[in-house]
Amino acid sequence: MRSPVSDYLAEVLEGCAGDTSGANADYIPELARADSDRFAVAVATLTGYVHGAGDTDVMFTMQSISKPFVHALALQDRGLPAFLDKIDVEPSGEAFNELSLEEGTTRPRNPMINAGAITTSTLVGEPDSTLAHRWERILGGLSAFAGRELEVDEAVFSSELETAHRNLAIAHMLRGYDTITEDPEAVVANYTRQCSLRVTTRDLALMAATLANGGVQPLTGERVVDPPVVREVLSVMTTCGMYDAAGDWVTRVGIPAKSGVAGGIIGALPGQVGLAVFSPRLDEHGASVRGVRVCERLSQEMGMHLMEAPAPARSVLRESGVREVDGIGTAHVYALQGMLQFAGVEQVLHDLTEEPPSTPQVVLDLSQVYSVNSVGRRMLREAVRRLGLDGLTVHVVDPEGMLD
Ligand SMILES: NC(=O)CC[C@H](N)C(=O)O
Repeated sequence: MRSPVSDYLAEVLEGCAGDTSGANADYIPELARADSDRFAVAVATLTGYVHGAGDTDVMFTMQSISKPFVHALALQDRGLPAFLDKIDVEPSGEAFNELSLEEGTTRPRNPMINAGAITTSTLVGEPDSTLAHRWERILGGLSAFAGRELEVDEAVFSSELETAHRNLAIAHMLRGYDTITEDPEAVVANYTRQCSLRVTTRDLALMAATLANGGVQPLTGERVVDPPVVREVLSVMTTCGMYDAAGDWVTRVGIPAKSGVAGGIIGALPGQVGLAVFSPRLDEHGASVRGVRVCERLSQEMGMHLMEAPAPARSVLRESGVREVDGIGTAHVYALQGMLQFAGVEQVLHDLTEEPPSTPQVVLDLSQVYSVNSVGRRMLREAVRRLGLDGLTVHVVDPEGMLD
């Protein structure tokens, strides 16, 4: 069978191809020269399979899509409190290249706007690392997210550095407030280098999938960053990733995302997929016009909006009743199923409180449970303990060690 997913993606591209509004970024001469008609979409699963349509293997530069990944590396290397000392996590509602700091402090408003991202690039590695080492860490870290060695597009890098007046102004402002302590020009060079890393739409989908997968690269199996780092990064992408269009994006698309001025956009849907689109013409917020359209369609048609919660799980209580159990005798059997989180386990605990087991022997059968989160586990353990205090004998059937 031919997978319908890639055919569907081709259909989405075709449907959005006609929109030729917007324009290539022109403040970076090399980007102005890029082929505006390129168009690609890729969806990477958490098992590492990439569905794609269009120019999925054409190279372009990451630009601001590098920001969430460098943010992740900085959090991994320094921890959240040290990071928050330097950079806030509030949406700025401003353009990405605004020369601004949070009112009354010396912190950039978030790590997705340039002021925050330039500062973030100085938080990668050890506090006393040289800028050269920081760059090695950025290159190695972003390559680990992609699952292959990335390279800098030297033409874009020098073109952008020659015209980086605004980013230099931002860096000098940051240096003036001691938010960064290194040479502002060298810091901007590192930041510009990270923006100039060459990727394909396919690479970006896999990088996004690494975030969707809790920090483990789906193809290489490497743990690139820890789950709490991913949670922080995806939260900031949700609120700040699309700059001054973030609110519009969250309501219409509802996928943690990041745009770049070369025309790429990534989206990471936790626990499901990583996606990426590429089309160089940009809207007034610096996001790809057709890229935004594709994301809107995917979100709507593939039910990917974060706030579109799955239908309430069927009861996690598969069976509750008294019967003969081998080796135990007459017992009240509670058989649970599926995925156990707060709401599901609460139902079971509620039943146990309202209608206590009708025999002194109780069997809690978890053999059909395939996952339990930490609150679900704690609640169930506590239930077992309390049933014991009530004088009941509880036999837990837990072949997969869900309660361990
Ligand atoms: N939004 C972007 O992609 C901006 C990135 C670009 N390198 C800049 O700093 O201006």
